[in-house]
Amino acid sequence: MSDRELPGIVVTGASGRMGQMLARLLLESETARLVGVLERPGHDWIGKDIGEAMGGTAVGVTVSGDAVATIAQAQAVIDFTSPAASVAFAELTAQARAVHVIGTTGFEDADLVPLKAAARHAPIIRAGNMSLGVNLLMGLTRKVAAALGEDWDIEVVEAHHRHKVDAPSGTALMLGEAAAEGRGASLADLRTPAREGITGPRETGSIGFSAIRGGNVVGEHDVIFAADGERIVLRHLATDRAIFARGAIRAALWGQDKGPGEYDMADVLGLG
Ligand SMILES: NC(=O)c1ccc[n+]([C@@H]2O[C@H](COP(=O)([O-])OP(=O)(O)OC[C@H]3O[C@@H](n4cnc5c(N)ncnc54)[C@H](O)[C@@H]3O)[C@@H](O)[C@H]2O)c1
Ligand SMILES: O=C(O)C1=N[C@H](C(=O)O)CCC1
Repeated sequence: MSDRELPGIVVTGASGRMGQMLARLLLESETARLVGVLERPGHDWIGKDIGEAMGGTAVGVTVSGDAVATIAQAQAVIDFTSPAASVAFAELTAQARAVHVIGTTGFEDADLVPLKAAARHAPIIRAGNMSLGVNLLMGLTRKVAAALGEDWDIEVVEAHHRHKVDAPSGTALMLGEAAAEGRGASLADLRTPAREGITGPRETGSIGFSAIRGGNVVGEHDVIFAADGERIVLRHLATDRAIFARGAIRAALWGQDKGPGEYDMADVLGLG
């Protein structure tokens, strides 16, 4: 396949931690090509070559603030930005009939309505964690939760870098949802609100969350099953953001022959 025939990918949030990782991997990729990079209007990278903006040599792809024109060239958009930006990109990506891979976390329920509407026109693949390890851990969490009774308390503990703006993390919520499914319920019914002050004793059968923020931690998640006298801890440690970026690129390629609809990484990885 010549370079011109490889699926063309647009990366949003080009100057961000994930945006830069994605741009670097796509510039080296033999299965996809970087055709555009977006930043928010007014950002000082706009108009610069992405290679030079990242501190290297020019690569011939200019950072743009024009989402409509840039997304029009894409077969897929990989998007790790903010909930508001991802909702706006979903509409534009659907208009271009391109695959939208959304790694952004922190969505409110109301944000999911326009995403569902966009997915009627083109595929949207969304996951709070695009790594193989976490998506496998979800299956394990579901199984362990199903095997243990309510006398085993479930807590999800996560740690991330000091810049992260949402809590609990998207991954923690995915793992909590998997645990709830194992118990034949939905997380909305079992989730304990953040604890502070005189909380009273733990409610039987509930699922709790704790978030640590500090330093440059890439992402750590423990699912703790605690009973009287024993504890099981399922743990995932991310030490390199490339695991998320590789998962997102894999999703963008997987989505090329898929019809409109909402998908997740379990679909991409065949874990469903
Ligand atoms: N699903 C996963 O596997 C996974 C992995 C890592 C991070 N994340 C999530 O991805 C998101 C981004 O994380 P990050 O660490 O890269 O954050 P970051 O703050 O480093 O980067 C976000 C970038 O998006 C840009 N942006 C914001 N609005 C924009 C707009 N309208 N148009 C274009 N660009 C815009 C910002 O300027 C910034 O450069 C977060 O929600 C995070 O939780 C998900
Ligand atoms: O760095 C982040 O932000 C991460 N966000 C995702 C989450 O919220 O779970 C995935 C891990 C890294």
